[in-house]
Amino acid sequence: MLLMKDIIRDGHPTLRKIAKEVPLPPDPADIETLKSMEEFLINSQDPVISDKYGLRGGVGLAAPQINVPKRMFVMRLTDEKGEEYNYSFINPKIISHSVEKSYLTSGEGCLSVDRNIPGYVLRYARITVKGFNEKGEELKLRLRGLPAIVFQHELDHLNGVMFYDHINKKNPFQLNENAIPIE
Ligand SMILES: OCN(O)CCCc1ccccc1
Ligand code: NI
Repeated sequence: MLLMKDIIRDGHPTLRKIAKEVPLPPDPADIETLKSMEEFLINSQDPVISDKYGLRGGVGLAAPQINVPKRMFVMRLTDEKGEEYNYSFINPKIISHSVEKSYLTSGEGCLSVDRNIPGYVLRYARITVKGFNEKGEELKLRLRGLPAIVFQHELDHLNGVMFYDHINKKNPFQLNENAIPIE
């Protein structure tokens, strides 16, 4: 099972690389990797297991974070309406997006960043995304709210971008007028 020691931290070169497209259909090793990442998220959200193994809770995990520079990530969360977003994405893409932006009022964090970095991370409020799941089936989703934020945070990892790259250095809490706050 994946542990925190398997997650590379800020400063490791792989976090700044462009991850490579995954050949389809995915080979068994890639499917195995995705399954282990999904299991990590499940464990990290389990009060007993996360405590026993010292896992930081996560709603997403990208392959570069376990030093696998491949274009795949897993997200696992429930939104404010109780809607579940449990997806594994291979070769994910944003195919269209709103002009409007949104942000988490709590700011963002990252399993690969061991310090709090205050500030708002402005992201597209609504996105249409596509990718393939571990069976090689094409997925096309429209996301908004927290799922849209998490998708963009994970996609950034595939392009060597960290959440704090988006924070305004001079005024970390700067907003443009029509940004939508997400509590
Ligand atoms: O890359 C995922 N990981 O670092 C876990 C944190 C995920 C995450 C946290 C805040 C906002 C969006 C996504
Ligand atoms: Ni992250």
